[in-house]
Amino acid sequence: MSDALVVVEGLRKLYPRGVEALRGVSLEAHPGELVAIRGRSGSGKTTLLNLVGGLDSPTEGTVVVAGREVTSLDEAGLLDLRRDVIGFVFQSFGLIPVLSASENVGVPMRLARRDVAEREERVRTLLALVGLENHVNQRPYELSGGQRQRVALARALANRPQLLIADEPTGQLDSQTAGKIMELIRELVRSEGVTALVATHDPSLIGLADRVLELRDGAILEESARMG
Ligand SMILES: Nc1ncnc2c1ncn2[C@@H]1O[C@H](COP(=O)(O)OP(=O)(O)OP(=O)(O)O)[C@@H](O)[C@H]1O
Repeated sequence: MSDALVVVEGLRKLYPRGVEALRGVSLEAHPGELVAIRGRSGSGKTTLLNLVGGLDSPTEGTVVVAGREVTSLDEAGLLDLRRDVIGFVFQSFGLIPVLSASENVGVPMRLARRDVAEREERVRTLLALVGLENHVNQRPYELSGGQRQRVALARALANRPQLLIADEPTGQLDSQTAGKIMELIRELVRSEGVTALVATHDPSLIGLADRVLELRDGAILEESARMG
């Protein structure tokens, strides 16, 4: 058996009106690996990440994450998977506007019914890890874009997921801020021992990734060598 954390086999996705967004994609990601997925707009990156994370279902093919066959889980199984196994980060941050930074980070732990002391400790640790120890009580609108994405990263890691899925995490950031967020992702993948799949156009992450997969028109085009 493979020791891969993520095993994707023969994934096809047909959207209505005949758009074939993925045309038989297979890939593996191993524990602790940072895998960048690049490809121009419309190449299928978001579709692929949504299928791996159980946010959508494929037309054909299978996805296994941490030994769970995502593509055959029912709604309850998908909820457990998204709460316990996978952390998500999106381009648009997705923070809850009325909650402070620390409350946003605490949400997944509330959903997982972690006790208050454990939750508060983990929130403090994570906000320090992303460099926001002095911003814990600020709401999203009082934070910069880069700071918002730091909160989103801390939230994604709250329940110690085995897999981090990030879809264009720097898409709304200027290039300097983007570079810092990418370095932070690299550090967090190391310090938290998480596996990450990151869709990006950003050259700064491509250089930091262990592996780079290129999607073109719904198929994986090339896999560049591990960068060490
Ligand atoms: N819900 C949908 N219904 C129909 N077609 C869709 C839908 N979502 C995506 N597509 C199409 O599927 C293809 C792949 O889209 P996808 O969003 O996965 O690409 P992407 O590489 O993430 O693009 P971007 O970098 O612009 O986010 C595109 O041709 C897109 O127009």
